[in-house]
Amino acid sequence: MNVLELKNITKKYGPLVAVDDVSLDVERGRVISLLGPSGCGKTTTLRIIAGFTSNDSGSLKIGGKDVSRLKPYERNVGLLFQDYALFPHMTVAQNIAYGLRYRGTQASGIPSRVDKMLSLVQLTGMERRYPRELSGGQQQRVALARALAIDPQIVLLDEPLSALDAKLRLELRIELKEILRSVGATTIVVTHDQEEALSLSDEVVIMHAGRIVQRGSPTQVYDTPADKFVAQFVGRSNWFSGLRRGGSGGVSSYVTGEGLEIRARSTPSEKRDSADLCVRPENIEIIDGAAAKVAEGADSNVLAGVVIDVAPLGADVHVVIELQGKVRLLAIRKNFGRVPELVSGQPVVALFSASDVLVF
Ligand SMILES: Nc1ncnc2c1ncn2[C@@H]1O[C@H](COP(=O)(O)OP(=O)(O)OP(=O)(O)O)[C@@H](O)[C@H]1O
Repeated sequence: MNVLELKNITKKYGPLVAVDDVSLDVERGRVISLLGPSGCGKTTTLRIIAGFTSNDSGSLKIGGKDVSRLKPYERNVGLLFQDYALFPHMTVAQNIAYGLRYRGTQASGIPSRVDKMLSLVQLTGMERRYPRELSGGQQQRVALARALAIDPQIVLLDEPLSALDAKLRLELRIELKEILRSVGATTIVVTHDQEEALSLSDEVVIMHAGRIVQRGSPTQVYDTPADKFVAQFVGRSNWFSGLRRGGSGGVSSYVTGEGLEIRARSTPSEKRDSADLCVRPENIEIIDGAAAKVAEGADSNVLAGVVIDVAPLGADVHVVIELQGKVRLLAIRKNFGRVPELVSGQPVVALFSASDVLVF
């Protein structure tokens, strides 16, 4: 059953179309992220669902009921919004109980519900503290407890972890995921952080200029992006522009303006002579040029180059190589600790399969 149904939602600010004909159904218990560049309409969509912003057209149902005319507090929605901070003059317990009181929950039932929420976010014993007596991570957990306390039909999270430092953010991300799964909360998350969106969610909705351009599992949007925009936006990528020169056995051959030949297995949906070609950095293998005896099969790309930069980033090593003195490629290899280190100026060969080249 769909807990949330958006149909043809549009919101304009003067001539600007902030949300453009967005339709979105969300099943019970799913965690969905809205992802896209700044200004693409993510927050406006979330605010329309919450009831803070009214839509110009389209319909909005929560739990099968049209809620367009209901106030935010009448919508049975749990909110963790940036501009909806904890109440500083209330204790942790009072903050968590706030929504329950507001909704007329029987007073006798409130303490046990608050205890349950405190235990869920692992803050038992802190009920009498004030927000200023808590760390940033603890404050976010109280805010989550407050959002979940009312047993909402849908939970809306706006940049839930953005105020935290990188390490805490990662820890709390895992905790947040576990909590949302354990209570089976149907959730919509807006975040700028791609990794956060991809790791938290069952599905990702990619928005561009007010519209939904792709919806799919994190793996789908990364491995089979619907268009060039999604391919460029999600993850890192290297790009070539080429003219099709023929091909055989399901492999097309393209020649770039720099004279590089790139082979690709997939073909653009419309038959065109020119195409944009994308290869992900982790699919590029780098081999020491001096030692390279690479057999160039019809199914592979073997391109000679020179290392320009090597950045060891802990688990991964980012290597930039230059091909033909013009085109730069980023390759990401795992740091296994035993591969010989690459150095700037070293001649190398970049190797990637034709089936790893996306064609647009
Ligand atoms: N109250 C408002 N008045 C006028 N324009 C607005 C208003 N709110 C949002 N907009 C505009 O609508 C567009 C979508 O904004 P929105 O905040 O939804 O984008 P976003 O994808 O959440 O961006 P960000 O990632 O930067 O938060 C933007 O161009 C923004 O400037």
